Amino acid sequence: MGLFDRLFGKKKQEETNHDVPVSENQSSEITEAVKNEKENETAKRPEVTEKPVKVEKVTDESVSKMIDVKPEITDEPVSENEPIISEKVEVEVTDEQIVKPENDEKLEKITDEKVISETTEVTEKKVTDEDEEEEIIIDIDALANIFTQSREETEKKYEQSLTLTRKTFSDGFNELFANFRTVDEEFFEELEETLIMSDVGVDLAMEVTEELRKEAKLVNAKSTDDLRQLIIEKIVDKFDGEKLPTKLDIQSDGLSVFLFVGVNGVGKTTTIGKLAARYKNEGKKVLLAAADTFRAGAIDQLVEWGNRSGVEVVTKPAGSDPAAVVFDALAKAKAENYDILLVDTAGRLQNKDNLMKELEKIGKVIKREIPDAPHETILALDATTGQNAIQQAKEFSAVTPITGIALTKLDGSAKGGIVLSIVQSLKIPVKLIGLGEKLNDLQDFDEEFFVRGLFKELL
Ligand SMILES: Nc1nc2c(ncn2[C@@H]2O[C@H](COP(=O)(O)OP(=O)(O)OP(=O)(O)O)[C@@H](O)[C@H]2O)c(=O)[nH]1
Repeated sequence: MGLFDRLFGKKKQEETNHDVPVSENQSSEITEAVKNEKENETAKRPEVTEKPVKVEKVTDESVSKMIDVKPEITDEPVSENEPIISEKVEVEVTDEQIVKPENDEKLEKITDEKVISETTEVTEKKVTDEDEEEEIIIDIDALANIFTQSREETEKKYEQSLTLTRKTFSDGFNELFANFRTVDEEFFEELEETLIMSDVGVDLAMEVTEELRKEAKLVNAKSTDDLRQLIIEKIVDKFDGEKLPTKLDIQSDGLSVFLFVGVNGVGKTTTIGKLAARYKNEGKKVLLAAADTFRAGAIDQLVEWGNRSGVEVVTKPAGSDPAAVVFDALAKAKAENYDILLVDTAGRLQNKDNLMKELEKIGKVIKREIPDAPHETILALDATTGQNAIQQAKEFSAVTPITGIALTKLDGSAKGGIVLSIVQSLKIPVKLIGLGEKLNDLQDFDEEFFVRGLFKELL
């Protein structure tokens, strides 16, 4: 059973007589006729032709622009609203390079032996006695409570966060159906436009419209209402049809290394911080690597997240070689049997070549230590930027293979339709979504919750 039927199949029948002015008979006639047509005339099956897509030419200049998408991001660490851990948390980031959450039974006590070796420079930096005196108290119970969430609560969160995107779809479709009653070419042109405006992507919009054109002819559909359900059904089933893996590739045995890439301000560091807290709460030993050495503020911000989540962060001063930070982090992770290493990288190098070189170097360092790592290369994208995010995904995919997307700020976006576009046209799975700034607002991507949250008002 397809995703659409699983989610809306029953509802489709129940509501036919109420909300949806679609004739049940006509609707099933359409489906039946299409089925027959497909069975009987496979050879003549309407082919979905590849349409030329308007893709902007990508130049180094455009990468630089991309890289500067949000230069206004400040060095401010994290929102004050963050209700994280507890008031007992006392944090001071010193010049020393490792931040050690201490005095919680479940956390590791830091000793002088726990040192990060400088790779090439070989200047060992020890945690001083002074550091050991600093009290960083993580309220593990509070952390656990934050992550205890039922499926109903999660679905509600999706629903709330998709309010603006849902409105984009509802407004667009309602206007379309109000303006067009008969199925003619003008309706299809407008439908394509509506889908594009809903950020589902040009490819998907064209495919859906083209298929509907053929099917409408086939069943001799007269009223646009006859096609209403079919449109959503097509979008959902195409999305579902990709069958991309949405779960993060955590190794059952040994260290899992996740590399995070993305332009500044999209929510990379926040995503890493939230994920670290989640894994920590699951009892995993988590290490962060601040390989975004481009800006001191970025390092501090990751350190701050490390404090909040009670996990250690490997850093070097701003301007250091990011690959050296990764090397240190890997050495530490292996020597001390960590389960998860999350690596923050910079996405704002001057041009694509530099970005590629840096990521290549980091990749080499990782592979030398763990040949099958990184197990994930996650691209963080800001959902509020709509098609710009798609462009960024194309750019980064050209630089390094992306295994998953972390789509942030979906809660404040009216352009959540880009999830469909990312999956359908880029064939990259969305694995994480950000539904707010709080620690537990990072969710694994659940396509059922997402699709229901998007279309429930339209069916
Ligand atoms: N509403 C909302 N805000 C978010 C979400 N994720 C991140 N943010 C906010 O987005 C802002 C930027 O996030 P960062 O994590 O600093 O972004 P970054 O990509 O690491 O940026 P640099 O450190 O400059 O590279 C912060 O104010 C976050 O609180 C989300 O899912 N929803």
